[in-house]
Amino acid sequence: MADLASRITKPDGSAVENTPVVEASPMEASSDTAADAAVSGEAQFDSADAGGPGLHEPDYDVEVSLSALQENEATPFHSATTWEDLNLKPELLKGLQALNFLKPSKVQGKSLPLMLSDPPRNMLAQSQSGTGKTAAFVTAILSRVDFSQPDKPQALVLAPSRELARQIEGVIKAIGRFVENLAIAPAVPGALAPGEPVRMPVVVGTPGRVQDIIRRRQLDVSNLRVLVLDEADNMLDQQGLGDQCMRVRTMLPPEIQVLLFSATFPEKVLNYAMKFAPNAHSLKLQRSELTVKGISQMFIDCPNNEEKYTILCRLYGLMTIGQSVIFVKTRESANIIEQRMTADGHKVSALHAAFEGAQRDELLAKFRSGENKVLITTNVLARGIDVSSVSMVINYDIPMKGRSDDEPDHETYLHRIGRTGRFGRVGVSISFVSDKKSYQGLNKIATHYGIDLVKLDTEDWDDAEEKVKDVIKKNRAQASYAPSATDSQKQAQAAASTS
Ligand SMILES: Nc1ncnc2c1ncn2[C@@H]1O[C@H](COP(=O)(O)OP(=O)(O)OP(=O)(O)O)[C@@H](O)[C@H]1O
Repeated sequence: MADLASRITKPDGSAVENTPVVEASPMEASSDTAADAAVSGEAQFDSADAGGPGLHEPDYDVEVSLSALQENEATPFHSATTWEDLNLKPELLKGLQALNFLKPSKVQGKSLPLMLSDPPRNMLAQSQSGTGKTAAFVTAILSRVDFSQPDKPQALVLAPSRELARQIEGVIKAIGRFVENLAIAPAVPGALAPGEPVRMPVVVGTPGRVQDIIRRRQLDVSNLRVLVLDEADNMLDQQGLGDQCMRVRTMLPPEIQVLLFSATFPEKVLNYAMKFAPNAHSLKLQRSELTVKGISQMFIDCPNNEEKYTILCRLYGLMTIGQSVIFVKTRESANIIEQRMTADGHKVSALHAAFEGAQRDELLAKFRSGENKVLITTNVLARGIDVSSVSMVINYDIPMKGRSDDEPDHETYLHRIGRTGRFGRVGVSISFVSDKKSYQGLNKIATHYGIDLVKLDTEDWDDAEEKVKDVIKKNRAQASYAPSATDSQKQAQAAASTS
């Protein structure tokens, strides 16, 4: 096995020394996993690569960077086509313009013509985190639905968490704001009146709740023509939400167009995905293309568990320059860290699947608005959540999977760090290792993706702080180049608070 040190470089490119590790600490308890979600019936999900196109240059020019990225064919933000080339309805073009989406990204430019071709064909689309997959499938849905029949449900989107479903609802409202008769049913626990028929043209929800409303005949599926699975690899993973999604699928018209989207499609899910969406057009990425260039991936070697907490608190000042997400393994540790940090005078909040729905909506709304800057969470928020001012992600616990949590969870690592570095922005991820298991886990993840992790030396705290601050400041400076993101976040927030 390759050694972590072989994957670790200093920012100047030189190698760093390997560091000693201590023995594994005892396992922790209840995590928010897809399996939890399936059992409860409620979806709970919840390199220092300086090679980016100018993103890491000291004299970084924020104003030109997004358009420069979109000009550069090598980036996922470039598209050979314009929105106008895609033959979209005028009201959708207006919606995209209003969001200041000047040009399609690569996944948008490539997937839309395929999704809109006639006769409709299934699609599997993979693209890095934060590259605009949501707008791609939302634009396809809004193109396909016949809004002159507004009381017939025609499109169904499934997402693994209530937060992601609400966010997608917000994006549909934002892109579709000029569409007459636009209405969306949020099929998440607590959002729909019990027993009341769902008569909106678009339905967005979590698989458990959607299965429920179909079984209770609240949702008439006979006119559904498009089914989207966001985070499809997670949704089709048979150890998690796969069963629920398959049950929903069997209740839908057999000829429905199926669209599968994710940043990751591991081999073991891919075959199953192709059966779920037969004869699909497919846009795939190589493993080496999966990491987002703008995210500086770092790690800290913590002597033990208690030091992890001390180091976390030392990072608090940096966390609050922008916004930060701290990922931990279990709900219990999220609660404990929140309580300890609060007692130590830091303003943080915890969000996980043990909270009740309305409280989850409120906590995320406060984070989106910037009222809360530091969020401690579990894998429930690892996927899809889009808050462009998140400049730092901390993997307090390295994501693991397998029967006894002994294998690193490569996909979850990628999705977690992808909460920063949205649509060409820069961001930092810092992973904590504190024992043999976490050290080896991170090592395997780095090898898997070919990541050059930068080690932050806590012996020289000023230097470590400078390295992180450098990136975060750039993220803050980029706020001006993604006004659209702010808009769609406000929409998402509005969606969550109105229904
Ligand atoms: N064409 C565009 N021009 C400018 N901004 C865009 C464009 N398309 C999407 N965005 C913005 O990019 C951000 C990321 O988009 P989105 O959430 O769809 O990414 P994603 O690929 O679904 O990410 P993830 O894999 O994390 O789910 C959003 O804030 C969105 O508003």
